Amino acid sequence: MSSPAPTPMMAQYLALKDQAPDCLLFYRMGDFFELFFDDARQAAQILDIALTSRGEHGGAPIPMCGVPVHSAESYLARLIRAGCRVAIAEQVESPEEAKKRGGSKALVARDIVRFVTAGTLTEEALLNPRESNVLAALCPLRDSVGLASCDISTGRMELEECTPDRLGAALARLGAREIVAPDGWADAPLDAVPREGRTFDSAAGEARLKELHGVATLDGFGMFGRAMLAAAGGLIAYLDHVGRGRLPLLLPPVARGADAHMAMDEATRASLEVLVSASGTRKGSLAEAIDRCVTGAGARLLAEDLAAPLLDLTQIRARLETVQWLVDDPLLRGDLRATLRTVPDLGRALGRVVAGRGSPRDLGQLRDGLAQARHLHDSLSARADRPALIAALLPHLAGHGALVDLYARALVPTPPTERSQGGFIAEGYDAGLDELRAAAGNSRRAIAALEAKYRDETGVAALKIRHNGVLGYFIEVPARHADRLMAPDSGFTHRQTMAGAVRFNALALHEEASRIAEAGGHALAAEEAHFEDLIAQAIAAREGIAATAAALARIDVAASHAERAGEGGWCLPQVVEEPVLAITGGRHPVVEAALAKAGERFVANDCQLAEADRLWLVGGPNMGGKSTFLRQNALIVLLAQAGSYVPALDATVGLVDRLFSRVGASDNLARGRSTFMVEMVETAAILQQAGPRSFVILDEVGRGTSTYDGLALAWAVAEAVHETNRSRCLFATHYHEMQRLAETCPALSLHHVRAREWKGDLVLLHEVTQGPADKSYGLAVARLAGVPEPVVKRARSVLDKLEKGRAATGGLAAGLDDLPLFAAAIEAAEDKVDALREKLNALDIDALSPRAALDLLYELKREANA
Ligand SMILES: Nc1ncnc2c1ncn2[C@@H]1O[C@H](COP(=O)(O)OP(=O)(O)OP(=O)(O)O)[C@@H](O)[C@H]1O
Repeated sequence: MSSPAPTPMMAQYLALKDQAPDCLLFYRMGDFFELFFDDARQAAQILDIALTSRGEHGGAPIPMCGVPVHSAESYLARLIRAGCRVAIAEQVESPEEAKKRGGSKALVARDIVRFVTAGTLTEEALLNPRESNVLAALCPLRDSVGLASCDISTGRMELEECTPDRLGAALARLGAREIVAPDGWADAPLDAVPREGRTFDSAAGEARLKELHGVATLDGFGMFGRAMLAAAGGLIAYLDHVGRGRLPLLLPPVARGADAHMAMDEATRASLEVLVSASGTRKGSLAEAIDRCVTGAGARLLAEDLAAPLLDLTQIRARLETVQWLVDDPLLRGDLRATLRTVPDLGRALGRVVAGRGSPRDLGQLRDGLAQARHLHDSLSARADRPALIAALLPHLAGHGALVDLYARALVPTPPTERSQGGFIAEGYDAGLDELRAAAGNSRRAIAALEAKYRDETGVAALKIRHNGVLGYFIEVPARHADRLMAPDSGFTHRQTMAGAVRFNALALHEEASRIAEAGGHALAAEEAHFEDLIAQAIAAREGIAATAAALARIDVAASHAERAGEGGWCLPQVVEEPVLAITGGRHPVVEAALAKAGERFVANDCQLAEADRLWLVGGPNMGGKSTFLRQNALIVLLAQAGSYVPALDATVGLVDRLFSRVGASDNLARGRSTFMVEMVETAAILQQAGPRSFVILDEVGRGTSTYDGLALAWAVAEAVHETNRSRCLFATHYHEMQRLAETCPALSLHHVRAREWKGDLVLLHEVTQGPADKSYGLAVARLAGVPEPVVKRARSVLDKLEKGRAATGGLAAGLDDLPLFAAAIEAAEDKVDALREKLNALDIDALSPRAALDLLYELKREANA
């Protein structure tokens, strides 16, 4: 039996759904967005709302759920957070228009007006004010990958290019909410949204960028390679698609050079908990521990700075000089912060305006933000001692005088979010509008006068003139007085009888009411026209406004660093070219804050690395503070190069080009690799990429496998970092045996975190000192952790036996006495390979008999194994 054809509405729904197969379709029906079929099931579950049904399709009830239009944003936010994409299908004509077009039964036309995806949000309610919202497009081209990224809530756009092995690090830096990539690209990130390959076209990308910014060449913005432009093409095409042809705010693209910033891969960021902590949230992260910004834009810029510390000494010093200026002048800092606190989020207001979702309130925010920027400009210009960075920002803080004046004249002090009711254009801005409002006002007064007149005429003191949405203005009297007005010659016409009251109309009232309605309609239209004009002015000034927003954010970040430095007694780091790291009294900002909450004191520690002593092997008991020490030094480097004061008494930081942080056997089950595999993959990356200007922290690498394998690997890795990579390195290890490396590696020295056993209890001093660790205190830590006493005792007797055995055999590292040095061993292996290669090259294969060839193979194999 064939199932009945779908109803016209279902047919329309299914046609729309076809255009958005990977989205939940929000189908507008009156005051609701309805979802059907699987969309309904999924949304009902995520939103925890009732799943009902409506009609039938293919013989089965159609599952349905709905959300009210007026509160749709909060539902959208939850769906987006749950990883969904949403298509919004609106009614694109009124029911009256539909009737006119197709008769009384005609279906209202609907169309998808927008796609809402994680990377393309502009709504205030859907965005976190302190976090950027990045969309990235990737495009592989020959041996590289083009990367275009933007935050459409503020318009920032960047293009870069990297080798495929650096893509992970670049994406980790960007922290994109959504990634698009050409379909069919085998190496695309797993969570990338596939898009048609032809949209990633470099010529089209270049043409779109030129057209968007009205330029004949992009050279003025920077140098962009083909891969970058192809990615830009894909990005813009995607934005076209989600906005259904209406592009959001896109500022001129900035080219990001591959070497402009300190390189940090994903594992390093995760292990240092730069923007998010191990719990997956901002809580407990470095960003949270240092962020004292008073604006959302400042907090976003601070996060960007931490994600991409600088490599350029001049730029770093310029940032630090500004922070120092504000540290030294707490009064000025207080004033600046007080002003900044009142500045609305200019960038995001602009983003909404350009995306076509601006409200009168957004225009009010632009007005207030730009006016406050001007105010800051004036107070900062008065300071002769201002640092170069502030001087460079000054011009961006002023220069919107005409726009601010215009908005100040045009808008009421607190414009509403909703524009359909009007009331946002100020009095005195448009004489015509004022007249319309006056006319409506006169008529309202006339109606009030009519009320008194009708009371007199009828003698009904309880007579009232009222208004509602259905009847408009009407006269109402209590039912017992209605007869007087019902009389045919009374001049009143009956409109409605209620329980206890009767409603009437009268000619004079009708005339005044019409005047009000007419004047109101014209006034609304006039306000709407002004709104469009005011929006156009903002769009025309978008680049300047965005530059002002960026300048305000930069000042907020500098003031935040100064504030944080003041709170914690932090110091101004000296950043230098030489590969050194000299920290006195260094602390870990997050651990210190956590200890302070518990009323405990953090023990500050020094670190002195230089060319001749560049690798510190740090031993000592578990829980002794090794990881904390390693990380605090990495964080100090990161903070210094991001332009912040650092938690130390004194710090000299030699520029670090790449920062690596690895923790042995950290779990990464989400990626489906065993912990040890992860440890080795990450270690391999360090050995391949770290150089003499890099800083590496290795925390118990090798502990994820058996003791012998682990020791052997840790040993070889430490040697390689010392000999080949020659990076500055802190290496925490449990293996006592590794202390012997100090005999053969001249730039390696031994250190340990101190501990004492006192009356059988372990006292951790958290103090890093020179020299080898004396013992491991593993059992004492176990007791500290609450392992039952009998188990600890038993472990003690096992340990005694093991240690006796070790003394007899020479221990784990017995047999390492004649181990050749790392470099010598590598050389010997290479010599052998070279000799074999020479022999093979010299061969004339055609001249060999099969028998001679076989003999030769045996001989080569023997040599290779020798
Ligand atoms: N410098 C310090 N001052 C005070 N307390 C500290 C210090 N360093 C670490 N701690 C405390 O000791 C705890 C353990 O530190 P950490 O994880 O760095 O030790 P660890 O030696 O790396 O231990 P394991 O070898 O077990 O990984 C921290 O959570 C912190 O509470």
